[in-house]
Amino acid sequence: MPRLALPARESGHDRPAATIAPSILSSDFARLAEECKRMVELGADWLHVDVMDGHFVPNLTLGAPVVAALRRHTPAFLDCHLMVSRPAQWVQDFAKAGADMYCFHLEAAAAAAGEDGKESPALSPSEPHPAVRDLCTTVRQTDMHVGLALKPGTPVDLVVPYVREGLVDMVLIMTVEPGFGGQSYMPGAADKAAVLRREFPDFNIQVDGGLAPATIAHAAAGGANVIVAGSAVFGAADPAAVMSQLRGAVTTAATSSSSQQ
Ligand SMILES: O=C(CO)[C@H](O)[C@H](O)COP(=O)(O)O
Ligand SMILES: [Fe+2]
Repeated sequence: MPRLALPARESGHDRPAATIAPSILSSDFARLAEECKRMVELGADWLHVDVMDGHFVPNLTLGAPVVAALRRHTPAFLDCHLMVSRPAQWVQDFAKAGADMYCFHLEAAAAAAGEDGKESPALSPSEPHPAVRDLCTTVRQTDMHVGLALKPGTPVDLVVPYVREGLVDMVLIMTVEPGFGGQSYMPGAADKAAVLRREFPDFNIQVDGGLAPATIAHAAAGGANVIVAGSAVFGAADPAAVMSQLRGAVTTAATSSSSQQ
């Protein structure tokens, strides 16, 4: 049973509540606990933790020991984004560390299933891949929520079977190529949120990469409700104002779109 609940849909809105998740990738790693506490005090709902293994993406960041250390300093929702080639390998470590969301990449989970010459079917829009389904089930058996992430080039219809079958709690639509903070927002990738939002009004849809006051209106119009922002928040003179702008754009889009239905 997860420690903290996910945002739910409010009356008069077309999606679950706006949730702002600063990415600690852009924080001062030498002062991580302090930076996390500061963000929560300034209005962050979740803390987004980017885990990179130097293989699935060309960058190396942190792992479960850092999440465990952070957990001792904050009760905040730790939203872990696993950019790793073997997501099945780290589930128990992150659960023990106190992660709240284990969001792994669909592409990585399917590719890992085909390693060492094993039979692995192609990803399909009509039914879950057996290895990805098993991984979702394994994560569900821990205290963590299950998230499924998509790179910009992965078609959105490939995640639909997992949402339809209730295997996942959130989909993360990457709006930059995973690997680095501070990149430019890809509107074409964000358009995938609208496809999911039409079919799943109560579902949590996260966007990650290049989100800022200048790009949030587009992502919010598409139906995203969980907003990751690293450089725009940590690099701001007034991070609270930026988080409030991001939240306001999602809430406005959620209200206006529901009033048009
Ligand atoms: O997953 C990520 C990169 O792979 C980060 O969460 C993302 O890039 C956030 O940083 P920014 O808001 O600066 O783009
Ligand atoms: Fe991320």
